[in-house]
Amino acid sequence: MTTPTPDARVRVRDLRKSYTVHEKEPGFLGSLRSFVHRKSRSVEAVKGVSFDLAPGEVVGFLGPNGAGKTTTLKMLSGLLHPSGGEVRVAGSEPRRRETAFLKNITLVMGQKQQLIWDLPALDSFLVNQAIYEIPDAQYHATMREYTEVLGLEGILKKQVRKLSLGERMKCELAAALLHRPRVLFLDEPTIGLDVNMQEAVRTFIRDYNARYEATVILTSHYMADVTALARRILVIDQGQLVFDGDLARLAEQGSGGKTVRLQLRRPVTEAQLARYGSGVKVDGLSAELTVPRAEVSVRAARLLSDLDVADLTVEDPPIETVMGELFGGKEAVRG
Ligand SMILES: Nc1ncnc2c1ncn2[C@@H]1O[C@H](COP(=O)(O)OP(=O)(O)OP(=O)(O)O)[C@@H](O)[C@H]1O
Repeated sequence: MTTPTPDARVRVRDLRKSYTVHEKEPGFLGSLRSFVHRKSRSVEAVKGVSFDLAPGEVVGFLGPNGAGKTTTLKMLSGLLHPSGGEVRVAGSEPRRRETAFLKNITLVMGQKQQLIWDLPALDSFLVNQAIYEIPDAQYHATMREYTEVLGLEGILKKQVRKLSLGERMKCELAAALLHRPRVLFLDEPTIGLDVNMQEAVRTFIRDYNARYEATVILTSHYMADVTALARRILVIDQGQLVFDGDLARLAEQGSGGKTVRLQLRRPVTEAQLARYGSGVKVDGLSAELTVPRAEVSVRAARLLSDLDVADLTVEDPPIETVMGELFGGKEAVRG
């Protein structure tokens, strides 16, 4: 049972969504057969999800492919009607798509573009200014701010189709946040971007969150996005929430133990280190290995007394390792 947060900006209770999928056998005969006997089945994509998000909270929404992340975000932004349950976002019911609600939210899907392809991004911005009824003074102030933070100078007047993926994504973000929404649904906002551009997008989201106390739900296959932005993590698997808590606590759920990193003064072999733990990697005078959680202090003490160690650190395993463990063989997240 989720305890209600009195000032929740996003409130989700027992949210459900089933899709009806029509099935057809392959080939012409298959088409003919399905024309006469239409076979369909129901896919339960989201099966009773509940959580509250406070103003200014940033959560990472993780799960393997097909877990129900996009379906949930689409219901929260009012693009899909839930099959059951309750959703309130900034005091509105998303499915009604009321103006007050639309002015409070934004949905950014890294795989879909919202800018008009054949026109310069600036034209799409003006369209958004009109749609969201943004006063001129606020529009110009926001444009100045975003142009500087995102480095949009010189690209706003280029046809969108001629922009690089990174340039386009920066414009997409600026357009999606032009009306200064208080709730951001970000579905893979950094997908396909190079490392520098991913970092630029992260910094922008972090600053926006701090400046406007925006609530952010973020899905990403890049763990660096999640670890840089979110302290709280929601994990969904097969349509159900299987974890809601601290990023640090999620790391502790991994059964694999802790990662011990060593800086050595004299070289050691992998075979020598294998006596102290598993997953040994040696690279010159640096080494790392995994030791069982309960044994960390004993094994660290042994390493320090047996070897010529210059530095030793103990860390939780990378979050992608934990997700891999949580989801077994299923593809969960890429690092
Ligand atoms: N329009 C649709 N019609 C039928 N089934 C759908 C539809 N959209 C999604 N599904 C199914 O619902 C389930 C959840 O899909 P969803 O896209 O929400 O997952 P996801 O967690 O966002 O996955 P990914 O990480 O791969 O984007 C999947 O089994 C998917 O096949």
